[in-house]
Amino acid sequence: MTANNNENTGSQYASKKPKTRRNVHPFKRDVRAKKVIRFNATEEDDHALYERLRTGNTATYKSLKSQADDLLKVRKTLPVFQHKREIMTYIESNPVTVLIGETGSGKSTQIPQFILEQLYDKKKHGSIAVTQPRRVAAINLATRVAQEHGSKLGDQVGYSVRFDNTTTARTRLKYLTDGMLLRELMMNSDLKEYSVVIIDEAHERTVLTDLILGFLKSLMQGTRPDLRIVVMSATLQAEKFSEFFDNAPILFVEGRKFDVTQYYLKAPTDDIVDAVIRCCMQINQGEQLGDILCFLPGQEEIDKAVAIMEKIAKYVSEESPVPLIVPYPLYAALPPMQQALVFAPIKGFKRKVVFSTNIAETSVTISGVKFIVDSGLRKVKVWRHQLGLATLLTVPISQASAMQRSGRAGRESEGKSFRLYCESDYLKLPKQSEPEIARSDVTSPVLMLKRYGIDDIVNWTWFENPGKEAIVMGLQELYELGALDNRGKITKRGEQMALLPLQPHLSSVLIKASEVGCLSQVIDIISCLSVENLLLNPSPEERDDINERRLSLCNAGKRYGDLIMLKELFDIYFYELGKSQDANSERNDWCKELCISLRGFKNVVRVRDQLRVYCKRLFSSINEENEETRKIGEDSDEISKILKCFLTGFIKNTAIGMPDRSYRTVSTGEPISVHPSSMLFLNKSCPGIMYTEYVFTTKGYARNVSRIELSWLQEVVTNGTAVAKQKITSSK
Ligand SMILES: Nc1ncnc2c1ncn2[C@@H]1O[C@H](COP(=O)(O)OP(=O)(O)OP(=O)(O)O)[C@@H](O)[C@H]1O
Repeated sequence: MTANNNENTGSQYASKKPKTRRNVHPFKRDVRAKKVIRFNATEEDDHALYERLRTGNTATYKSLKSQADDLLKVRKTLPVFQHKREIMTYIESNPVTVLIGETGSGKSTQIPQFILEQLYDKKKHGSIAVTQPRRVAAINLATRVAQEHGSKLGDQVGYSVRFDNTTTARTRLKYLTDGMLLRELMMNSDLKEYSVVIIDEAHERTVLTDLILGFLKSLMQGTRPDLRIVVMSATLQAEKFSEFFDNAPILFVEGRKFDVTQYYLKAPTDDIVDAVIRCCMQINQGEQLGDILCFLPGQEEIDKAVAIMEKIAKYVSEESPVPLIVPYPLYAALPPMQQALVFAPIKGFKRKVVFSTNIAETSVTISGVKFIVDSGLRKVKVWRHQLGLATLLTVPISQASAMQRSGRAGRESEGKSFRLYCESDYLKLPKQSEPEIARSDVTSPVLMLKRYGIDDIVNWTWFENPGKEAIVMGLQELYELGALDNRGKITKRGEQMALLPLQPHLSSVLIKASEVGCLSQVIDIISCLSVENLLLNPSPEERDDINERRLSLCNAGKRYGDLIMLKELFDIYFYELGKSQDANSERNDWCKELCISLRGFKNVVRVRDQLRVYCKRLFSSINEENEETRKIGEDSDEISKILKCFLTGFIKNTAIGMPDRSYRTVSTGEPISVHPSSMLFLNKSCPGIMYTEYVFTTKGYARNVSRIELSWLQEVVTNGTAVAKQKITSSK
């Protein structure tokens, strides 16, 4: 790249200009009963929405309306808007419609509004659910659509994601994660509230999206033949969706507003963080003002890139007259407030650089982004059925993902996308990512199906059957957790587990805690576990000091490990520091000293509040003990009781101490090491350990580790006890 403002002529990248847009798309009409409709004629604008906005919310009518009026001008230019009437005719006259649109054509923001408008016009009851695979997208879309609609977020338009719900009784258009829709299905099996369900980004093929498709099909064949369904996808492989829904018509909306020019590396790179940073610096020096969105595989690479960028950005802008780079991280584990920062516009002679995982890949518009830097990599969790373990791997993305990533630029003006791989490698990528269900643990989906009353799981209307082996492993796991009885019927415990917003293992821990009387303490620990990166990684220079400080505060944690340490830290944060007049600044200083995320702890408190509400609803009582009894002390009986609750959910995640002080897992006898981030890393005297997470890098590591006594393994009452007993005896 050169310092030339708009043209990229440097030697490192090969440019690939988009071809002139064609009106006829190579998508072929299928002669078997399916209809493929291509749109290319522009239609007159429809003023119905405009009229309705005039009679809408009057509280802050003026400002909301004038903003909506301005946005209406933008909306009218979107390809989807121009074909509104035809699209609506299809949606109205077919139970299921499959709609494909290029990224940025306006699917996610416009189609739901068209349907809403029609519900109002025809005075129909019911609401619209729009599912998203990711919470960031649900929040981003609902916020934007509320503005376009001219209403406050939570009025007619709102969102519902885990632990955060802005919808009210007035909400008619609800953006929600697919997990939340499944939860609603569990509570109200007919989805009575909705007259239309839109499955957005169906091509992502997450386990939950696939499950929803199966549920919707069985609902339509059963109690809800009136339900209208729209399946929206950004890729051309819509045949499968159409076939699944009895050859539903496929609509194809052609075009997007702005072009994105692709650039490829001429030779591959092996240090991806370094390559991303270099590319950003070159954009900063050679391109017009505009923000950059970089895709990196995971949090580790993102934190590293942000740290490097923070160090060099100031220095570079002092040296030469280029915009000051302001780096932001974006990944799922960040607290929502920090994620929201990414979407706020930046003022002055500055360039925002967002380093993101694939959570910003679909349905998300970050206003101001003109440049994409794509590492071509993503992290995936691969479930190993035989071992019952998940491994996190870094793998190349698919062509569809690369297109989605590029599509994040060119949403408000023309954009450029820098792919940090060669074009020849791009051509070798798979067209689509494999469906997640093919490599996932299906324990949670199987529990949902059982809760829904499905007996024959193997032959259910799966959109993609995960295979008999995976299903049997899921059933076995649920039996061991006590969620199913020996005839495969869901138990009362299983019913409760399905209603809690947690993985089955953690749900079973919570239920056990409610039975033995330590629910408050266990809720606090689970809330800490539900927030990723609560304890930040100190820099190598600070590591020893910080570990020393943490250890000095957590007497019980020192002996019993990370779960108990989390509770001790929570008690200090919540009870002790919360009392002072100046609680906020005290908490802030305390978190800094211990390298703990203050935002993370705020999030823990929110999750805890929600979990307490769920628990109050599910278990007739949650002990309203006084504060002192909710705090954890050093009473070993109390601590054992808490850890045994965790053992009911994680009996498979246990390992036994060997004479040479190594550990071998109870389930397979494989060696496993305590992760260096654990309180028990240096403690070599545990008879056994339990861990809530397994990671495999150069070898297998246990994270969130607790000390256990071997006798506990035999004590813990689940259907899996026999298995555990046998293994312990044989390994002794
Ligand atoms: N939060 C936002 N801020 C600014 N503009 C936005 C925002 N959300 C949407 N837009 C505008 O609306 C356009 C259409 O967005 P929409 O999400 O509906 O597209 P889409 O067809 O669903 O694409 P994709 O599947 O790639 O997200 C964007 O290209 C952008 O111009």
